[in-house]
Amino acid sequence: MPVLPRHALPSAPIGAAIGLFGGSFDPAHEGHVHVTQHALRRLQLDQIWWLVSPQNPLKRSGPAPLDTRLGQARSLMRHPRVQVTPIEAQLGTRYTADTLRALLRLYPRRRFVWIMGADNLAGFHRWDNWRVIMESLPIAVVARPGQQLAALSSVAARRYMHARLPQRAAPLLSKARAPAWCFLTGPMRDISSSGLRAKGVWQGADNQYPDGTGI
Ligand SMILES: Nc1ncnc2c1ncn2[C@@H]1O[C@H](COP(=O)(O)OP(=O)(O)OP(=O)(O)O)[C@@H](O)[C@H]1O
Ligand SMILES: O=C(O)c1ccc[n+]([C@@H]2O[C@H](COP(=O)([O-])O)[C@@H](O)[C@H]2O)c1
Repeated sequence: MPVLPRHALPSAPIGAAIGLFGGSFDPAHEGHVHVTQHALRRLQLDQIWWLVSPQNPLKRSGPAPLDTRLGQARSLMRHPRVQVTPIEAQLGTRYTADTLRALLRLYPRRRFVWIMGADNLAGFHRWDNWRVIMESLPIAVVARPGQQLAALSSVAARRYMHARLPQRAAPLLSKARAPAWCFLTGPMRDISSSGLRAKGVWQGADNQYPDGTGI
């Protein structure tokens, strides 16, 4: 996997609260947009960076090419405070723990929050160094249809039950000392990339939604 140049890494002022939203985005969809808007508002973040991952280390099949996914994600997610980035390709990292270690070193005195959907919390204990991640930065988990029980009874949720903040503390999450996490409920979007791929509306290489959006 090629390492992209680092000169175009995003910039953020000292003290900024930045949400990191990692994903395959194969393709990006309204669920991702919803999570992003919800997290921006509820967590009172200055920015959110989408980390379009070169390859999820737990997924066997390869996604569509990174450039293809980046282009489609950028055409969908347009917001002045959101940047869609290939940061992991720029850093040469694949595991989230490695990515976060690099970002925390490259961007001192910023406040990072990891953002993920409830399905990711359910399987979080399978991620490389997941406890290190939990202890490195606050985490916001956004509700996803049908995933609440699996998420809240997961190994990670039980192990870090003591570090769960109530939803009313969400605006303070970025200032909290890790481990700290918050489960954000509210309106949900029942949509997934795999569902879109199964419907055949995303083939990666000739990527087009039926309405013509895409790249
Ligand atoms: N509809 C949704 N509601 C809440 N979170 C979501 C939703 N869709 C995706 N996410 C979250 O976005 C992040 C990136 O997800 P990803 O790009 O794998 O999309 P996906 O729809 O889950 O894909 P797939 O169906 O292929 O697993 C993950 O943290 C995932 O939990
Ligand atoms: O580091 C790991 O072991 C790890 C295992 C599974 C998923 N992740 C990350 O989780 C994020 C969501 O992945 P995905 O494929 O569900 O969109 C993305 O940033 C992946 O790199 C990370």
